[in-house]
Amino acid sequence: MEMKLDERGLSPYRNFTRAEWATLRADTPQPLQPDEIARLQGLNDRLSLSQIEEIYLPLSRLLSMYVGATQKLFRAMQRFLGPEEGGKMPYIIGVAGSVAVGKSTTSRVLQALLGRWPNTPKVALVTTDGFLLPNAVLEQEGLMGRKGFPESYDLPALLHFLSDIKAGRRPVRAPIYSHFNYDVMPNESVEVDQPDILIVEGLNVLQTSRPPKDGKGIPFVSDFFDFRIYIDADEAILERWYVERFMRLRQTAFRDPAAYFHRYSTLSDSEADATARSIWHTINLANLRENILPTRQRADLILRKGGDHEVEAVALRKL
Ligand SMILES: Nc1ncnc2c1ncn2[C@@H]1O[C@H](COP(=O)(O)OP(=O)(O)O)[C@@H](O)[C@H]1O
Ligand SMILES: CC(C)(COP(=O)(O)O)[C@@H](O)C(=O)NCCC(=O)O
Repeated sequence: MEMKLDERGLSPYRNFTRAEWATLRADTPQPLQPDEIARLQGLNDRLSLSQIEEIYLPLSRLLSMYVGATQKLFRAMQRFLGPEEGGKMPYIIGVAGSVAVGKSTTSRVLQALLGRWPNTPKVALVTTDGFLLPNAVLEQEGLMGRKGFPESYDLPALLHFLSDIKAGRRPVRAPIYSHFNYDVMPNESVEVDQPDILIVEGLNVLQTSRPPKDGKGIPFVSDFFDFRIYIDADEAILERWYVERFMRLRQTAFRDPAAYFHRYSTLSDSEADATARSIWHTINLANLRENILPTRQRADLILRKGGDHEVEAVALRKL
């Protein structure tokens, strides 16, 4: 994993092999039952118990310590400002990385593990696809082939949402995206009601905003984050995972005539493979190279995955 800033080793990261990282679990117990692990798995069943124990338990221990320290600081500030300053400020964790790298799987594992710590029982999860512009707008603006690119999101709505959460407002609602409909759901939303931790997962969460037209600075999404995670894997591996997931969806969800991509279920295997690779190359790989990978160095923690989805190395930003 090459994360060094320069040849003199002035890297902002401390690098760990999987084995080194695993020892940092200390005596954290494994709190999940096998049926809970099964429920956490995404579309396939490859999430291993060793990955949970060696990668995610140490990470949940670290995050629990960080959250505890932040909660103490917040209480100190409340004491300083006086009794009127009530409210609760959720700790926000951003999870970034390519399409198909495993953001939603990782986020769900973290959600389950972090919810077991006494100081953070309530952990909410929001994905940024809910903040994509509706297909009708994307079509009008010629952006249907740019889904996931910065211009395909309603960035002000996402910033507004995060600002409401950080201000301790309750409840706050986030829009929902449906992969089945390939569109945002106009009349549906998810309620986020003052969680202890909010995990925000998406391609774009570490991106810096486009330069403001009026010269006034607008915040970055990640300004609202207390901790930033980037999940990393080589392009060829990501392409394989994307194609595998596409082929599985074709056998399952896309079979439903109501699915936006129902037509893919009627393609031959080789036609479907070619279609998946074409979408990967023209949209998701282009987006990875242009807009996602360049944000990796803004992460506090980088999880580097190998071809079998196992995290092989971890890099932690030194404070
Ligand atoms: N840790 C993991 N172990 C095994 N399979 C995984 C793991 N993480 C993701 N996957 C699989 O890889 C694919 C992409 O994962 P997903 O979490 O949906 O990615 P993303 O949210 O980044 O698009 C899915 O098919 C999922 O089941
Ligand atoms: C919906 C996505 C943009 C991911 O959005 P995110 O939750 O990361 O904001 C992506 O999964 C997607 O659909 N990309 C468009 C190309 C494709 O169909 O794969």
